[in-house]
Amino acid sequence: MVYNARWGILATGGIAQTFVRDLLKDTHARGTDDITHSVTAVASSTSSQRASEFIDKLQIPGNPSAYGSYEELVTDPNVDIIYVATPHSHHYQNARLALEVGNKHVLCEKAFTVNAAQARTLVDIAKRKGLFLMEAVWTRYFPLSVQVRELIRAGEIGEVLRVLADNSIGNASWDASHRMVNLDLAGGALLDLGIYSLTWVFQTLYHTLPPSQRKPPSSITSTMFKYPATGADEDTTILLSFPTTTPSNSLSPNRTSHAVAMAAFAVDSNPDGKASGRAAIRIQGTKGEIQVECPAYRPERYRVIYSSGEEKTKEVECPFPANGHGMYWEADEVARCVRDGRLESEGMPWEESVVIMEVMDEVRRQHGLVYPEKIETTDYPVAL
Ligand SMILES: NC(=O)C1=CN([C@@H]2O[C@H](COP(=O)(O)OP(=O)(O)OC[C@H]3O[C@@H](n4cnc5c(N)ncnc54)[C@H](OP(=O)(O)O)[C@@H]3O)[C@@H](O)[C@H]2O)C=CC1
Ligand SMILES: O=C1OC[C@@H](O)[C@H](O)[C@H]1O
Repeated sequence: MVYNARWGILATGGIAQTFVRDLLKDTHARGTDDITHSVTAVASSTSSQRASEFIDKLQIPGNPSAYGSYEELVTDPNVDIIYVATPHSHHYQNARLALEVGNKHVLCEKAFTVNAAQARTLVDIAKRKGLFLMEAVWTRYFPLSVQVRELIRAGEIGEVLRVLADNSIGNASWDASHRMVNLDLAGGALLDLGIYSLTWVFQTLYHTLPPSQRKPPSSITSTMFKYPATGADEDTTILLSFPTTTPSNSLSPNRTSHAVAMAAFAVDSNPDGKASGRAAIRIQGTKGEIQVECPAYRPERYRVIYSSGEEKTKEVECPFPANGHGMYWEADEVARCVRDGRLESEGMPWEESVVIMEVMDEVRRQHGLVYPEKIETTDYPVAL
């Protein structure tokens, strides 16, 4: 039987539009036959008129409800899953509203929360209430990411000893009030862009291990430059050590694998915008290397280069069906989890979201980067 997931969209900004466009794509175009999606309600904190305009602009079928408050959305009985698409600062309060007041399943945009304490609190609530909760790290659900993880697990490039991951966008001319650099909205490169670099580090050096063998990084060091107008981080580079991915074959029992996760506004991973050939991610093993092309958040191609020189380099293209953005794969995963009564997704487990938030907490601690108390707090409800 086909399961229809009924979504409520919380906020009407840029990514909410992109997500809904993907939800409305024909599922069959990507080979999804067991799931359909419908948008049954949209809410804007600005006005119900803004929600109506969003519905009209995207031509959402089925006459969805348009609300002028998030409270009305989360208590709508025709909604199963809330998609939280507000700035980072608001994720904790908004996701908690959906879980606690609305008893709704939640897909919450990245970065999951502002800090690990908030992430742990949300997880505890979801667990206690038997509700699904996931950080919307869409890139993990691309067929490309699934293939790369499988190649690593299968030992295709041997023991992975080093990962270099860069997600830098070449735009540092934000107005001080913009969510990208505004401390009141938990702006900055680390939470906005660095989450993708860390995603690549974690999905290659951590997630590829069986859950019982996953260990948080044994060391975290970092450098940071702050955006002069606001003090948010503009350029952050993190150096991490992990236990090796295949300990049984390890070159030496105490060996560590190293990773560099970079995120910057002012420089660009791909300065002339020509993706082909430009590696955003380099996953280096004892038998070869996997290079994933720019941009780190939405790569379309990767290659496997073998050290022996005997095997020819494999070039792999992973297009986005139906001219989509690629957010539909995570939406399908959420729908399947909800249908099957699973509270978390194997691809982005709660524990891993929390460990990654802990890394970001540590990086911020190293550079005294603190957001306003009202958005760092685990108190609820707090008016933002
Ligand atoms: N997965 C991905 O590829 C991407 C994810 N993102 C993530 O999505 C989230 C939103 O980003 P984006 O859509 O670009 O942001 P926008 O600024 O375009 O939209 C954010 C929306 O949040 C709502 N909002 C509520 N309170 C506030 C407030 N105080 N200030 C600003 N907006 C507020 C508004 O909607 P309303 O008035 O309707 O309530 C606003 O339109 C972020 O967490 C970001 O990291 C962003 C881009 C890409
Ligand atoms: O999630 C994102 O991916 C694309 C980036 O351009 C954007 O800033 C970020 O929020």
